[in-house]
Amino acid sequence: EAVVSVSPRLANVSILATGGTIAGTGATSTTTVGYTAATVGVQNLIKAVPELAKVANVTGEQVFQIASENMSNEHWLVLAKRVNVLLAQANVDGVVITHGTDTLEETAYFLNLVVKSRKPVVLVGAMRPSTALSADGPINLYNAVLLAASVEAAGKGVLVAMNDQIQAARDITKTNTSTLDSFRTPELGMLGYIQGGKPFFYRQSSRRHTQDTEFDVSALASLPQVDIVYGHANVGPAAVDAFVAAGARGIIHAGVGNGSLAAKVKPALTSARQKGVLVVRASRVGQGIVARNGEANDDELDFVVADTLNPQKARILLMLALTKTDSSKDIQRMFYTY
Ligand SMILES: NC(=O)CC[C@H](N)C(=O)O
Repeated sequence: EAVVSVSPRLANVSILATGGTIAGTGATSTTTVGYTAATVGVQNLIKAVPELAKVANVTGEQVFQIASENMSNEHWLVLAKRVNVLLAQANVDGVVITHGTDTLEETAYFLNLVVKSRKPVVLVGAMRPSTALSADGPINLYNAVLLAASVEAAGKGVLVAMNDQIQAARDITKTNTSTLDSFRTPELGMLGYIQGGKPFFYRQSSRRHTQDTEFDVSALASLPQVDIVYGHANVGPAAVDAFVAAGARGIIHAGVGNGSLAAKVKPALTSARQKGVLVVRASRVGQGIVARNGEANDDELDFVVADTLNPQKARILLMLALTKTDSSKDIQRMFYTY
């Protein structure tokens, strides 16, 4: 009979696999573009890193097997509910989620708002497929597991472990289509490093997260429709009008500069708001606060500003906000809280 030896000193970490390049395979070892994402199963991801057994007792679960450009609100609800169930168990100390990098920051921020636990939740991906020379998936997975197994990571909100760095779900963004250092927090700074098998933290977000939010997805089967309108020279009202006609309950305006509204777009957004659609002014710039009553009179228009959230994260907060309230005042409070 096989004797399974499990060290009692090691933390129990559940790895939830969702696909992405970390589970991708290419035709040759030099294939770093044009590979197929989401082909390797979670047990093989774990087998590829035997060193995991030294830092945690890991178990794997294949939740989805998708490229993350196909991540949907429904996937998020399934994932969040599973994470909450696992973290409520006394025999689970932390969760690692393997994920495609394209929308990793969005899933991370969604979970940051709806996971009800202080236990570590760490998202991880890879920029190179598992078959590539110097694939980054194995070391990233190792770092993510040791981070999720650490006491230091508890209570810090949902974290991302990529490229030997620890970053916060709210503030991290993918900044490069293909390089290994793509994940960055340019304006507010990363939280720390993982080195020599240990996490080193230097800062943390002051914004509320996880068990300290007012959001609860346990009874939700869907989320309100919120769409993003992109700002640019020569922009017209067609996108705003189309989203309103398609039933949007909220629109994120990814405006130029400090969230500026083009003269041709402003009437469309004003009329959307009059029809009850929540309008949030964000910026396509990627860094900085969108000033309330700056480039537009938000008080008069009854608009909300996104603070420093990028448009794709503003969409997530607005969807969750709309599950609680229709009040623009209350929603503005949430944008300054989370
Ligand atoms: N590096 C990646 O993970 C990108 C692969 C794929 N587009 C995804 O996001 O899942």
